[in-house]
Amino acid sequence: MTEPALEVRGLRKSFGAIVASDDVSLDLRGGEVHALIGPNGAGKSTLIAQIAGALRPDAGSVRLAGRDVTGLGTAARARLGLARTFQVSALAMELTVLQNVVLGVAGRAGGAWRFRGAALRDPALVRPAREALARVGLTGEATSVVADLSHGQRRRLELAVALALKPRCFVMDEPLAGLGADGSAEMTALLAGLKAQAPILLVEHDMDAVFALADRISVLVYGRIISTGPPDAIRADAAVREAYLGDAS
Ligand SMILES: Nc1ncnc2c1ncn2[C@@H]1O[C@H](COP(=O)(O)OP(=O)(O)OP(=O)(O)O)[C@@H](O)[C@H]1O
Repeated sequence: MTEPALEVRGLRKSFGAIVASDDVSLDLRGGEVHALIGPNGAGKSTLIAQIAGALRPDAGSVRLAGRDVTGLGTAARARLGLARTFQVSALAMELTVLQNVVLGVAGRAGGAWRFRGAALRDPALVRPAREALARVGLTGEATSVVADLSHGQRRRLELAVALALKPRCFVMDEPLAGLGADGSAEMTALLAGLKAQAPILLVEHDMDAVFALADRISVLVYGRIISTGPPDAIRADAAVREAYLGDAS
C-alpha cells in the first residue's frame, strides 16, 4: 500500500485545563476527501493548525507522504506539498487573476519579488498558472483585476493558486463559508473533481456538502475522534448522533 498523503498520530494539545486535541490519529489517503466534523469548540481548528504547522503539538506526530514534518513550520510544510486553503486570503487585490497565480508559483520556486516582470513573462510559470485557472473555471477572468471579482470567484482563484503549486494534499478550512447556494454548489462540484489530483482534508460546517463530498468522515468531540468511517456509517452511528448530528436535527 502507498503511504498516506498525511498521517497524524497521537496528537495532543492543551490550553490550560482544556484538552483541545486528545490523542488524535487520522490519515488522508490518495484520492479521498476526508472530512473532519464536530460541534463548535470540538477542536477542529486546533487540529488543522497543528497539521499545517501553525501550532506546535504537546505530543504526537504529523507525517506528510511518509516524512515526519512535526518539527517543521508552515512554510516548510507548504514547500513539501501541503496546501492549506481558505483560512486567510493572500490574494493581491490590485493585480490580475493570472498575475496572482503566476506570482504564487514564482514565490514557491524561490523567485524574488523584484523579478516580478520576468516572472510574469516566464512560460514555465504562466503555463501551469493558466492550467490551474482553467481547472477552476476562471480562464475568462485571467486579465480581470482581483478587486473586481465576486467572492465566489476569489475563492476559486485561491484554489487555483494552491493547485498551480501541484500540492500532495489539501487542507481546507471551510471552503464554502460565505458562498451562497449557487457558489456552494459550484465549489462542491469543483472539490469533487479535485480530489483525484490531491486528497482533501476538509473542515466544513455545511453538512449537506460534507455528506455529499466525503469518502470518509471523522467526528471530533471534546478533542477526541469518536468515530471515523464512510458517510453512511457515520450517519447511522448512535454515538455520533447523540454527540453531534442529533443536535442539528
Ligand atoms: N489559543 C487558545 N487558547 C486557549 N484556548 C483555546 C485556544 N485555541 C482554542 N482553544 C480552546 O480549545 C477548544 C477547541 O477550539 P477549536 O477552535 O479548535 O474548536 P473548533 O472545533 O475549531 O470550533 P469552531 O467550530 O467553533 O471553529 C475550545 O475549547 C477553545 O476554546
